[in-house]
Amino acid sequence: MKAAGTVTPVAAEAGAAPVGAGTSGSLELRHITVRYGRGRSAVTAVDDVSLEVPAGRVVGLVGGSGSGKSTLGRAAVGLVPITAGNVLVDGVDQGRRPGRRPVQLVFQDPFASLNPRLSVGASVAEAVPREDRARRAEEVARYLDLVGIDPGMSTRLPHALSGGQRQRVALARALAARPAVLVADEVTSALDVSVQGAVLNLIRDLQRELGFAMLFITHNLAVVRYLADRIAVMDRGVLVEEGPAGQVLEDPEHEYTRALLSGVPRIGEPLPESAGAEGAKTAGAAGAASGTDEGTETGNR
Ligand SMILES: Nc1ncnc2c1ncn2[C@@H]1O[C@H](COP(=O)(O)OP(=O)(O)OP(=O)(O)O)[C@@H](O)[C@H]1O
Repeated sequence: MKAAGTVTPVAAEAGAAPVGAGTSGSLELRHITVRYGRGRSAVTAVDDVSLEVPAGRVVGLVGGSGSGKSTLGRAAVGLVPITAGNVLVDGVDQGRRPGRRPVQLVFQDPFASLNPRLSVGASVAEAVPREDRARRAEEVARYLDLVGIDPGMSTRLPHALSGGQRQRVALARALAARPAVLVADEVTSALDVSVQGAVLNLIRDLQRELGFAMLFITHNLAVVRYLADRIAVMDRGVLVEEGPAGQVLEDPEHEYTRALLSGVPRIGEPLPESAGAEGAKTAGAAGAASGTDEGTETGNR
């Protein structure tokens, strides 16, 4: 049995290229604006946001519901057209049109990342870069193993897995593409509280082991406290604050950040559900999950 969140040192296996080799990169979002719709019904979801995720670092992106976090993440990945601004990966401009980028997104709902008709193994295999296709089966097994899924489960369809297992497979698929940067959008929100901590631990351990840069989107401040080196705060499409995690959490500059942290809603404006007590619960779950046996959830160890 393997402890939850333990990263198998597959990189050290004889003859195998290190998993994640060449995956560390930086993401720079420059003056990004994203508008949905046209004319009077147009919504400016992201308004002139500049944000950097340095190589090997985790930036937590927080903010209330509708503040534009997901839109910014999707813009980074190339899933929504950018109205203005530039996305740079390792200094290379990715252009404004949607399309494939060296940035992978893991969604809140793992079903959104996985084709329901494709087996787990086929889903991961699809993401393996062309140059590694000859060793595809081996790559699939390595990445599944890395996220704590028995490669023997690779013939199963997503619906035959638990929510936590599906999210692990979605993560394996994202990592198998060897992205320079990973964007994780509310990856634990759809999971049962009992497995949220284990998945967070896994993500944290993988990030430390493989060193990829990550934009971690969440409305849960306790989660960013646990994972992020830096924290960026969005309110109504605008980036209101960005800085080292400790500083933003302990000594926030912006009134909105202070409101998020205190859990006190501003007049006429609801706060994200988990800024207060629920956030602390999740942090507890994350902490409690370290080193615990996750065999029941993964069903394979
Ligand atoms: N496809 C879309 N078409 C039109 N408007 C959209 C679309 N997606 C998002 N929006 C709007 O853009 C704004 C930002 O939404 P977005 O989902 O990016 O925020 P969020 O901070 O991720 O919110 P949540 O935490 O609730 O997911 C909201 O006003 C939302 O209604």
